[in-house]
Formats: sequence, C-alpha cells, structure tokens
Amino acid sequence: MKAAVVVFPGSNCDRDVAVALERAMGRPPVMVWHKDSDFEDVDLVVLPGGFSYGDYLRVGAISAHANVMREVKRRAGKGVPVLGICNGFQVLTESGLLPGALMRNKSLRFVCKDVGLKVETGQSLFTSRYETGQRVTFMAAHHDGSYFIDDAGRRQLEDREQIAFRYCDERGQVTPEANPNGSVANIAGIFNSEKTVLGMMPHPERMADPVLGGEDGRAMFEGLVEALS
Ligand SMILES: NC(=O)CC[C@H](N)C(=O)O
Repeated sequence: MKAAVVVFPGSNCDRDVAVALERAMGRPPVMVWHKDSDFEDVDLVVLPGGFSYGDYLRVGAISAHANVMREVKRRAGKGVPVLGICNGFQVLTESGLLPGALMRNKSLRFVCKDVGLKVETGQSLFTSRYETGQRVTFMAAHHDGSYFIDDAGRRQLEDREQIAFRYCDERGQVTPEANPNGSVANIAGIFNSEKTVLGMMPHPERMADPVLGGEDGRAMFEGLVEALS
C-alpha cells in the first residue's frame, strides 16, 4: 500500500501521521507539498492536523484552494480514499468533499484532552478493525471543532450511516456532558456517502503508541493497510 500526506504551511501533525502510517505500512508515505498540482499514484491521501495558513480567514478555507486540493478532489472523485484529521477535516468540509462545517468550540476555548468516542460503524475501510458500538479513546486538540449541520443534513447522515464517530462518556454513552465542543448530535467524524472519505476532529495518530498514552488509533491505520494492500 502507498499513501500520501499533504503538507500545508502550518501543518503540525504531518510527521505524527507519517510515523503511524509507516509503522502500519512498513514504508514511509509520500509527503506532498501544498503547491504541488500532481503527485504519484497512491492508495490513500491523508490531510493532517495543524494550523494550515495560520488558520487565518477561516480554518481550512485557504487550504481548500491550494493547488494540491484540486488533485485531491479529482482523486476523491475517482474513489481514492481520503482521511482528514482535525484541520484536515476542516479542509474537507471547506472543499465540499464532506457536508457541514466546523465552527468555534462552544466554550470559545482551545480544547486539548483525551476524548471517548463511540464507533458508529465498523463497516468501512477506516473502521474495519473496530466493532460497531466500541468505545475508543483518541485525543482532541482544536479550537474550531464544533461540527454543524442542519437537521435535514443530520438526518441524511444518520439514514445513510455516514456518522463514523460520536463523542461518548466512559461507559460509551453519547451524552451532552461528553461533547467537548458543542458538535451537533455529538458528531466527531463523518464519511461521504460512499464511505471513501472520512473526516474526524480527534487524532488517531496521537493514540498510536503506548508512549503517546494509548494505542486505540493504531487499528485505524492497520485496518486501512489491510483493506488497501
Ligand atoms: N489540531 C488541529 O488540527 C487543530 C485544527 C485547527 N487549527 C483548530 O484549532 O481548530
């Protein structure tokens, strides 16, 4: 399996996700600069976390117009899997590859902590190593993580099983108290309708080694390698 990690000016999780991918794939991913309008054929494109273009204007809005995104959109249209983590999720919504928007956290503060997530479906390229309903711990680190979509859009996501993860408490219950940022219906991550694009606010790559405080994120990368090799 081959993967590409897109690097924007201000990305800061590109190396972390490259390490997690290399460990799972047995080879390093290709690092692609935001100015590149083309890159080699890969089986997976990752948009990493960070503060692309300094989060000026609106998070993800400038990155959505970077050269490289034209090519990412073209490949996503052909069915190449795309994973957007945190800032990458913001770029995916700003690019129109995923519905809804990420708004300022309800607290108006940067949130940086471990969060419980309920896996809403294990039936996808990205979540095949998890059980539906399983509780996992990933890490959240964002100031614009409040996922918004209108009621009709939310219903559509639910009906088409496009919700990947919801914030939950220690017992796996999806409660308002477990929602760290005010996201609609505790939504932490969503798929496109084909489930080939996943955007999520919490960071699986920051829970991919015991030294980082947990390993729940590793299964996502290992599942992708299994599905795409
Ligand atoms: N870790 C991240 O990717 C953060 C994304 C973005 N800079 C925010 O704070 O919302």
